[in-house]
Amino acid sequence: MSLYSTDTIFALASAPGRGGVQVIRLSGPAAGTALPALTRRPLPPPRRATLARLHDQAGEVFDQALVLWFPGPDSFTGEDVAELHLHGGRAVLAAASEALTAQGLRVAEPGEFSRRAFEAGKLDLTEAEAIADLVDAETAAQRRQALRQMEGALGALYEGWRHRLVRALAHLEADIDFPDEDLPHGLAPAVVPVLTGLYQEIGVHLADGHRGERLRDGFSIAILGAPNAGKSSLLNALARRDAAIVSSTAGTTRDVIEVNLDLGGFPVILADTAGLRDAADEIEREGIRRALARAERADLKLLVLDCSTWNIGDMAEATLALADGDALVVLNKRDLCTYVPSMVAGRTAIAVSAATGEGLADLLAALERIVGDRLMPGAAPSLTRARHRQALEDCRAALARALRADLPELAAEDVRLAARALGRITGRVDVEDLLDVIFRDFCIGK
Ligand SMILES: Nc1nc2c(ncn2[C@@H]2O[C@H](COP(=O)(O)OP(=O)(O)OP(=O)(O)O)[C@@H](O)[C@H]2O)c(=O)[nH]1
Ligand SMILES: [K+]
Ligand SMILES: [Mg+2]
Repeated sequence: MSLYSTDTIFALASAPGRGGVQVIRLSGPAAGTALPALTRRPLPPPRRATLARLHDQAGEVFDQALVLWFPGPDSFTGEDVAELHLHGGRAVLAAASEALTAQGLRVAEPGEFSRRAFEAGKLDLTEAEAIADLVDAETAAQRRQALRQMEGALGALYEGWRHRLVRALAHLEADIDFPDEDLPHGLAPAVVPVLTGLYQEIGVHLADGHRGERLRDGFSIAILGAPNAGKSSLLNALARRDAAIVSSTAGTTRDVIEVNLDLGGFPVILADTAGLRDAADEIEREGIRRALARAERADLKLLVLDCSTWNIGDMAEATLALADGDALVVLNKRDLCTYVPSMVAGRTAIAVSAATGEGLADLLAALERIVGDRLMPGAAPSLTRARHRQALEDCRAALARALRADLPELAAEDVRLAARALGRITGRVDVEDLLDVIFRDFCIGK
């Protein structure tokens, strides 16, 4: 049972502020009386936009609006739902809100509409999470991933796996109840390939380089290098705005400065950091500590060298010491150098000038290629949250235990745990404790 099922809730479904049209959504048993009370007319035909004058408690008309009526269970929440498409001004919204409150409706909690939809079985949890992701999507690739998940691709994958486990469990239980004395102890032969197959499939799904999670959260790139290499200048040039202070004083940047970029539809968080050197100043040393910490957790390091000093040992040393598989060398200040090498420390170097813009298109193209390779969704839907990853790891651990078990009773218990771990992702089993956490991150009106 829903905690709220007797309440009728309402909320602004559109963004707050002034606008041409604002939508207020109502859901719950009183929606079907609240709407006629506002319009002073019978309910309109279901799912048909109808123009109506809206009245407050005192009978004063406060707006002329489009109203829609979605009787349950064929509505978003499964309950009776109504929508008011109002003129989007503060006074109109305030009047509507007062009129609804006066009728005993209450303002919805964040995510409460989606939670009701989940509790009515209209959505599984992955679909509900995808609604939040779709609303938050800032790039095309994020939007596509969210839509695919919202349409049920991810939930269907996990439910398919869970059904296979439930069937295997039925086999195991039949064996326990009606043992075949001729068979050796251990798992029924029909069950082993199902468990090993799933163990492997889930392993492949998990080893996706965190594609879906990165696509959702943004791919993180850290700009690193010696003081005055032009890191902040490069950040500003790539972001096309003055996000970071640039000056000829070495040690200008201390805090990590982030900008969001859309690289070919993929979301990137680009971070400028303090120049790396043996600093005497305490604040600068803290800045360098933060730079190195950011380097550690970045998905890609952009190692920026000044093209006139790239081969002077201690200028480049600290920077190149950070080079690993995930690093790209950039030689900046191309405009000041007559010669720029194409390789540095065995890596291809991209020559740019943050000042003139030369080479930035090449750098952006290289970044787009790297980010695209790392985030491009595969044929199967990607898992998008640490929550999914944890449950899949639990499932896999339980499968491994089941395969090692030497009594069918023990194997059955682990298969049951494995199926339950999958069920937690879609919300098919005991998830009450999870719901608050998941729906809390939604905004009001969803
Ligand atoms: N000619 C030329 N000057 C540049 C270029 N990029 C940066 N500069 C100059 O180099 C100096 C240092 O630039 P910043 O962007 O502050 O360098 P930084 O690496 O962020 O320096 P710190 O924050 O101190 O570590 C400034 O005077 C910039 O104007 C470039 O491509 N060409
Ligand atoms: K500087
Ligand atoms: Mg700087």
